[in-house]
Order: sequence, then structure tokens, then C-alpha cells
Amino acid sequence: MSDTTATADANVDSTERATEKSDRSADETPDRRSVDEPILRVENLEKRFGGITAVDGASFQVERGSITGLIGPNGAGKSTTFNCITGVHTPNDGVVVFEGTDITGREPHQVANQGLVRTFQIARELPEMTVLENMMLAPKDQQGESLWRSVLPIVRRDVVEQEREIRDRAWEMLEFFEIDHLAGEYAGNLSGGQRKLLEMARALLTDPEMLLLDEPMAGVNPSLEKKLLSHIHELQDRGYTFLLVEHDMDVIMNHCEHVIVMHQGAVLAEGTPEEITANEDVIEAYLGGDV
Ligand SMILES: Nc1ncnc2c1ncn2[C@@H]1O[C@H](COP(=O)(O)OP(=O)(O)OP(=O)(O)O)[C@@H](O)[C@H]1O
Repeated sequence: MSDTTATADANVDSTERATEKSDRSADETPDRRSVDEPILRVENLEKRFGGITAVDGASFQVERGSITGLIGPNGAGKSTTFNCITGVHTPNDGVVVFEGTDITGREPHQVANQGLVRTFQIARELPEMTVLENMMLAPKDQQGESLWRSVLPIVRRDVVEQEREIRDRAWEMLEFFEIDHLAGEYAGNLSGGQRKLLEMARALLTDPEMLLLDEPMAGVNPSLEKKLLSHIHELQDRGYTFLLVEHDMDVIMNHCEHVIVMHQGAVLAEGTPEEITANEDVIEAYLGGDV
């Protein structure tokens, strides 16, 4: 469904990257499921806030390598579901399985280290740090504190080496998203769309398997939206999986292979975009809701 025109080089790179990702999965985690298994399974997820049941028995799966949309009227429980998957909230019930591993209730950094990351809205960024400094914040497995650097030369060498690798990768990501010219700019001075690009660049710095994007197109102008979508498809070609919450139905219809519809905390329907838009329960939920 992508309208991305990848170059021959990018295709070669994509194939290598996809192979590399599946090899790594097999090597690192012997109990991981076959690549045909869904990358993410959510079963009977439940999250209550006092008397409010925000997520009420939601179950769904995300296929490896897909761009899957999670939609639903306001208050359907989409963000809470994201938060339960990524460890921001601990669910009251249910199971989250990523790459064959039960990650239910793990801390956000543990989930990220597992290879599942979400983009954070601008509020989480540090507006008085530069774009590059934002990129350098806390990537996966970053090691070394100043104490260790000073007392152990061998660790120091490792740390220096690792910092250089992180910096190189940060530049690579900034170049990929075409915001490398903004590296020295304060994050607080970026436009809404540029911040979205920075959020995705930061998320990718940890080299995840799967990205959860919360309204990636909100506040993004049409030309930047086209660019962001093209980047998402290129990354999909390289082997990444995407789950995105998005209110823009054009994005859902034209860029997701599979759509999950939540309503009142549970999954109301799933299918292709065409199946979803023809589903009477979905139409009823949206017409009856505040969308
Ligand atoms: N921290 C919280 N404390 C209390 N209630 C909450 C909290 N977070 C979410 N809720 C409630 O849970 C329900 C689901 O909210 P959630 O934000 O997950 O829905 P959503 O589908 O993401 O909505 P939207 O599309 O408007 O962002 C809502 O009724 C909301 O008010």
C-alpha cells in the first residue's frame, strides 16, 4: 500500500536489515516464537482508575512487519492500552506478550530494552536541550558513569567507544529523518512536525523491533505528513513493525494493512481498512460517540 519509491540500495539494505532482525531474535531468545507468530499479543487486558474501567478485556494481536492501526472514539481506551503495553501503567488483569516473552507489568525501560518502544509527546522532550543532546539521552544499554570512567581505564575505553557509536547512530537517524541541519537547535524551537520527526528518530536510536506511535500525524502539515509516512514505510521495508493510534482516517485507510477498533475499553472489530469502514458496529460506535 506504500507509495514509497525505495531505491535499489535501500532495498538491499532492507533485506539485510530484515534478515539481521530475525537472526538476532532467534539468537538472543531461544524461546521466541517463529517469525510467523504475531510479534505482539494482548489478552484480556484490563485497567481501572478508581471507578472507571478504561480498558475492559481488550484482546488483539499485531503481525510482525505490519503497520497496524488502533482506532476508536474518544475515551475508547487506546492510550491506556498503549500505556499498559509499554509499562507506563500496570494492568489490573490480562497479559502482554512481546516476541514470545510475557512483558506484563514490566518497567518502561525494560520493555524498551526488549525491543518495544513508543514515541513520547513533546512534553517528554527537554526543550532547553539541543536536538542532538535529546538524541543522546539514555539509549538502550548505554553504560558507564563518571566514577567508572575515572577508575577503570578499560571500562573508560568501552564507554568512549560506546558514546561514539551512539553519536554516530544519532547522526544517522537525524540524517534519515532529514533533520540533521537542526542538530544544534533547541528542541523547544522546533515546529510540531519537526518534533514528531525527532520523536521517531529518538525512538529508533534504541534499535527496537516494534514502534508504538501515538497520533504521529497530529499537528503535522501535509508535506511533512507525506514525508513521515514515507519514512514509516521505508522502516517497515527494513523489518520494523508499527502500531499506531491515529484519528486521521485517511492515514488509517491508506497506510495500515490491519485496523483494530476499540470501543468502551474492548476490541469492537478488526480487519482491513475496507472491512472496518463497512462494519456496521464500527459505524454505530463512531456515530454514537464523540469523534
Ligand atoms: N490516569 C487516569 N485516571 C483516570 N481516568 C483515566 C486516566 N487515564 C484515562 N482515563 C479514562 O479512561 C478512559 C479511556 O481513556 P484513554 O485516554 O485511554 O482513551 P483514548 O481512546 O486514548 O481517548 P482519546 O482518543 O480521546 O485520546 C477515559 O474515560 C479516560 O477519562
